[in-house]
Amino acid sequence: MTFSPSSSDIQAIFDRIAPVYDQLNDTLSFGQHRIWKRMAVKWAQPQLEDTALDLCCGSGDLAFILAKSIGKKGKVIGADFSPQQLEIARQRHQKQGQVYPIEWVEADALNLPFADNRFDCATMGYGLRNVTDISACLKEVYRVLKPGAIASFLDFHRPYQPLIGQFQQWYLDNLVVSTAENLGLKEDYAYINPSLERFPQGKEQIQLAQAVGFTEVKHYPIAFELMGVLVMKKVYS
Ligand SMILES: C/C(=C\Cc1cc(O)c2ccccc2c1O)CCC[C@H](C)CCC[C@H](C)CCCC(C)C
Ligand SMILES: C[S@@+](CC[C@H](N)C(=O)[O-])C[C@H]1O[C@@H](n2cnc3c(N)ncnc32)[C@H](O)[C@@H]1O
Repeated sequence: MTFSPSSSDIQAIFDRIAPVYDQLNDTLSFGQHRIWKRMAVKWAQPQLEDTALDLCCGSGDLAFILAKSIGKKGKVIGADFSPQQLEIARQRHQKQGQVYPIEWVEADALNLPFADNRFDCATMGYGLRNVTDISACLKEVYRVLKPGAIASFLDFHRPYQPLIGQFQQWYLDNLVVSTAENLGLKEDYAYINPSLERFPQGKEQIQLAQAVGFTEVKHYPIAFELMGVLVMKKVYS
């Protein structure tokens, strides 16, 4: 049976796990995911007073990192189609005193409610592997970026080295899923593995980005090649 969850299946997963998502990410990655996210934001090269988009923002981790780089005169939009994830993001923003201007928008990454050429930079953390149409998502991101803007997308992929791939599979099956099972979320976290099976590795991600118009595209494997950052520059309008 082929693995192809619908958009509403995926939205339901992230709605369900929203209350424990941040804590589980910290526990399951020993806090390392914060480093990986900071690397992804750095590669987007946010500047002071930029208008930035964090797509598939979830509970807002990358949006908060972006906001600190762009400052109080900039603007960050965090967009996600999970109402429960956005609720967590809003609560965190309130708890921080809403120091930085971040707007939380419920939106589908495959049909963004933003004008062409709007954003100076964009990030996406662990989102591209979860959308149902990667090319359509890349096309939308290309459309809303200004010429000269950079998008930086962080996600897992199947490592090229078989041993590291076996470690990733073991870690997901034995640590991630069993930890989630204790919280009644076994199926939701078990979804990660098959999502990796259908997700392209770096070389193909580059080709998909070039196919929608990005001309300067690089993919940087990180964390022992367990994941990577796809960095794309929109040169022409
Ligand atoms: C922030 C992280 C994962 C985000 C994430 C992405 C998804 O697609 C999900 C789908 C369904 C449920 C949850 C998620 C989800 O949380 C990375 C940290 C959490 C990871 C689940 C931990 C796994 C990390 C590597 C496989 C192994 C790292 C080992 C290293 C020694 C720390
Ligand atoms: C693994 S979470 C990542 C959250 C956050 N970027 C982070 O790094 O922690 C994936 C997010 O993508 C969102 N998502 C998946 N498909 C989407 C789509 N088509 N449109 C908008 N959001 C989507 C989910 O709701 C979820 O919040």
